[in-house]
Amino acid sequence: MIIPIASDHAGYEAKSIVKKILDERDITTVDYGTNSKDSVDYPDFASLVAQAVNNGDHKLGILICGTGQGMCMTANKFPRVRAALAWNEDIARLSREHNKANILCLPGQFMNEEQLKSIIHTWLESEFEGGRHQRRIEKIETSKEDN
Ligand SMILES: O=C(CO)[C@H](O)[C@H](O)[C@H](O)COP(=O)(O)O
Repeated sequence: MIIPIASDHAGYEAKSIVKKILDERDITTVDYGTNSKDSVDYPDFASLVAQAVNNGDHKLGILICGTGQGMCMTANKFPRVRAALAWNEDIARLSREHNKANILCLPGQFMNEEQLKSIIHTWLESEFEGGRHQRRIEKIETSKEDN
């Protein structure tokens, strides 16, 4: 399996840990940056992973910024992306089981290695339950603003 990942400056350190965690699971990462702690704009990096998932190049992706929020907001602009911000195992599990999340967004500044590991393992091992949740995720795609 190959997983594209990206972070901004605030998620840079956590990204290195995430790469190690994925490597230990024999998962190859495609690292879209950023490559240092120099200040950058998170949408520039979120878009690269979101695009790769949106166009079907990759099934799953991982994005990290300080809070995870900006990465998640940007990724969810892409129509076939369901990005979920997860800060504990239950949220991570439910984002797969109920929401079929295809991008995991992590708050790098608020996670230690153990937390990152447990969230990532849980997210990767959880499966979409389908059923009533299938109907709901279809409605996400067709939802639009009333004109
Ligand atoms: O969490 C973030 C966006 O959701 C970013 O990673 C930044 O930490 C946050 O926007 C703060 O930006 P700063 O330039 O590092 O102060």
